Amino acid sequence: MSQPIKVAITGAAGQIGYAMLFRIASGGLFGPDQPVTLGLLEITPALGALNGTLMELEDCAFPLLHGVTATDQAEEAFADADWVILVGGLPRKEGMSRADLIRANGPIFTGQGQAINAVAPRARVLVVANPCNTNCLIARSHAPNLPADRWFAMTRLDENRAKAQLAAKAGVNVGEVSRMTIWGNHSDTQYPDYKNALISGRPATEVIPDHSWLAETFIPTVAKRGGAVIKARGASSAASAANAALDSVRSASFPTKGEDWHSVAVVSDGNPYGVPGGLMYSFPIRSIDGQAWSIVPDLPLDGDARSRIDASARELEQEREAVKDLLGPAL
Ligand SMILES: NC(=O)C1=CN([C@@H]2O[C@H](COP(=O)(O)OP(=O)(O)OC[C@H]3O[C@@H](n4cnc5c(N)ncnc54)[C@H](O)[C@@H]3O)[C@@H](O)[C@H]2O)C=CC1
Ligand SMILES: O=C([O-])CC(=O)C(=O)O
Repeated sequence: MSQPIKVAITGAAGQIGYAMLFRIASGGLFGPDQPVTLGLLEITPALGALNGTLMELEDCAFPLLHGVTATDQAEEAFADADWVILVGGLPRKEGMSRADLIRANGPIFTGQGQAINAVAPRARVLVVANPCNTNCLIARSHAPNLPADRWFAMTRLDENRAKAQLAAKAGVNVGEVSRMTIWGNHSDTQYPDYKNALISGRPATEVIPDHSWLAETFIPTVAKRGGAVIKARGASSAASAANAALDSVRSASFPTKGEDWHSVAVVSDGNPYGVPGGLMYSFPIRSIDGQAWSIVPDLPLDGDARSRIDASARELEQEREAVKDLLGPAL
């Protein structure tokens, strides 16, 4: 059996944490032959609730779970982690935008970025807590020891939502939808790019001839789905967010199969789509060998796509401006 992979998770007593831990510990992330250890971080008042979750993890008797640390000290939770999943932070309530969380959640990521920098030299980091692109930017800016290609912010839930909507409209299984790009910010300005998506190997725009549905219903349905879930359940998406976090880590950890790609926000260097350098921006990504990745180049983008892509970049520049006092030296 191979060495355990260590996954550190913040906000572990929260609703996404609860939906995620048991799947990771049972082998649902890295497969049935790969042991894992968990480093769980919570704020001090939530340690009691986290202890209850630990009791339940123990009671599951997962053979692949080779150790758990639960703590309110970031350096202890993150020590030697292979993956750090930053979930801890406030969720939004009905009527708020994700950017409204920026001043409440942003400061969390200064100290957590520093802790990763100090104790987790080989870590890759996925930020889930909102606004996730800009929280990731903050954490990265405090971690000069970690290369830029180790930082990810989660837009996979948007990708999965987009695939589900296209599959339902086309009347096919969701597994038939591929090449689904979410461009930009995990916010209402994201661009779910149906024009480059495939359904059963054919352009989605051929399989779904109702182009006004694609432009006028599909895009806002995907972009506003998080808000719709909050309205319906009175709390933000949890199981689907945990599922998307696992999908994101898995896609980064194994080579991409065939001609497909996945969506995740990575650091832009300006190429190949002219998105301003330094922003955490969601692109079509292919994993090369389970470590390195590349942005899929040369996708055709018409004028409408281009203006949506630029608008989301402008929003991320505004978010960066709103947290400039929180940014560290590593950008
Ligand atoms: N990127 C995405 O697609 C999605 C992002 N989210 C975001 O994920 C975050 C978590 O959501 P939920 O689990 O539903 O919230 P929750 O409120 O159920 O849990 C959050 C947990 O984080 C903990 N926490 C707060 N500050 C912390 C800190 N400094 N260090 C460690 N833990 C800390 C809290 O004690 C709480 O247990 C929210 O910001 C939410 O908006 C939610 C769904 C999808
Ligand atoms: O909408 C929210 O606030 C939670 C979230 O990010 C999502 O469900 O996509």
